Amino acid sequence: MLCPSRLAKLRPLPRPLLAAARRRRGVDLRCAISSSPPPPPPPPQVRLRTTSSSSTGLGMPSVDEEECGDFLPWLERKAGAEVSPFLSVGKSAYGRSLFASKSIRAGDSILKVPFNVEISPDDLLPEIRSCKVGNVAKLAAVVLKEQKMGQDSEWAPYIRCLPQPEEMHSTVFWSDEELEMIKESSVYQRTIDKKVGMEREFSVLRHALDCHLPEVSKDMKFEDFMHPCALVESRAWESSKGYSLVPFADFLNHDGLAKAVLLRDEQKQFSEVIADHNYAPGEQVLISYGKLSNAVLLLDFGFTIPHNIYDEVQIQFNVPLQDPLYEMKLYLLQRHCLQITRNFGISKCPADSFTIKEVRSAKGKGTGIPQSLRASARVLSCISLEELNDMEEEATQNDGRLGRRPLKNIIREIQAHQLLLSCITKLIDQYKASAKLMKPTGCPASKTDGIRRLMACELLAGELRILKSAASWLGNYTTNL
Ligand SMILES: C[S@@+](CC[C@H](N)C(=O)[O-])C[C@H]1O[C@@H](n2cnc3c(N)ncnc32)[C@H](O)[C@@H]1O
Repeated sequence: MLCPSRLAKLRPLPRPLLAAARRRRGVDLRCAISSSPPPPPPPPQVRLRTTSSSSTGLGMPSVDEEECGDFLPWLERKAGAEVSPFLSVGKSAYGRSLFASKSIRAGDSILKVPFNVEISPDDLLPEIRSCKVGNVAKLAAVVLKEQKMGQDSEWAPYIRCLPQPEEMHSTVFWSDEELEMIKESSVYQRTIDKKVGMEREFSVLRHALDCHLPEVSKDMKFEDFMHPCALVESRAWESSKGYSLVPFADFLNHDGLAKAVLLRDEQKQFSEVIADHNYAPGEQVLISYGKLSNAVLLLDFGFTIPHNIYDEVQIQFNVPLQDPLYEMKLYLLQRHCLQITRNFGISKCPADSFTIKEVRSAKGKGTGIPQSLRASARVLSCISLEELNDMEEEATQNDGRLGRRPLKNIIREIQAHQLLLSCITKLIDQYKASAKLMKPTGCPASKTDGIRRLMACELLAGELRILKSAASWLGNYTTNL
């Protein structure tokens, strides 16, 4: 889901729907941007995959006449105002996109979509709106209703332009075999959990639709519900109404390095985007959906970015059941609010997990490895009650936080970090084994197969990079102590 900045930002759900647009505060963003020189282009290693010169270069993209030719005039009629003098809808390798139809300068307001043309759960019957399902399911129910109405829907010109299920790659659409490719990543379990949640919401909603909108629920299968859910997750913004679809703005694709976001002005009742740099006619205009890792992008939006600087890995690190000090360690860790469970070892389950980010310098500080994880390792490395008591006493005498300082016993400090290192090394081996299995053995079976393989590779490569950076830092730390 996307988070707009109030003025608002695109998450497909933190856990992104598009994060809500930012609200305009005292400073006028346009002035702020236009008074400073345009930012430099992103460094090549983190640029988004470019597709064809027509999608990102100067060559004018073909206007998407087939399904969307009538869309913008229809939207402007409905809005009663011009939505954008600068942008046109076209196609790129990222699906539908917005392109500069003339020169754009940093600071230009490139689109303004009034709230009155947003689609929100307010468009549902109160009996369905009050259903005990989440905001995604509620908005999905609106989309489902409009899809069922076909040409009779007042939103038909918009609904027609939305991607079809076969064009979507969020992992909820992946087969079991495809999911196997990413079983090392937390995305695997999160996909399973998400599908279970969707199924639960489907049955609740279905019951309400059967009662109040039987023409919508007639012959409805779970797959019919997954599609609008995935649409909402990958293109709705947080709003005062829960989540809202912002037609036209939701054709903007993501660049993790872009500064432009969707802004929401609750007072003036419109969403707006302000260009963060100059665009030549024909260039694809991109915004940021947020600082999102490939795990989030894949789960919620169905794409990945090569070398995503926001990548991270979730790991679990628990007290082994066979540890003679199991109860005491568990007690201490829980008492000091460190994440810990009663299971052994590491897993990819997001519950009770630690998030590791890239450690940028093997020699510098280990930023990227959470202090809480190192603290847990220190507790786990203790081999006597006395050591544990000393650690707790030290915490009490200082800021109350357990295991946050290096252990006075250097051997034990090394052992603690070696313990962590051995867990991470084990994960690295598992990732490498998975990556080896995925080596392409020839032409992909289909376009979808090729796309998903590439996404799986980019996800695992990113997470492996993070794990390696952590291992390298831990190796250095233990060597240099
Ligand atoms: C908010 S919509 C953007 C419009 C969309 N391309 C369409 O066809 O309607 C988000 C979706 O666009 C695609 N997308 C956005 N940014 C992308 C990127 N950098 N790389 C690949 N796909 C991207 C993904 O399919 C994502 O779920």
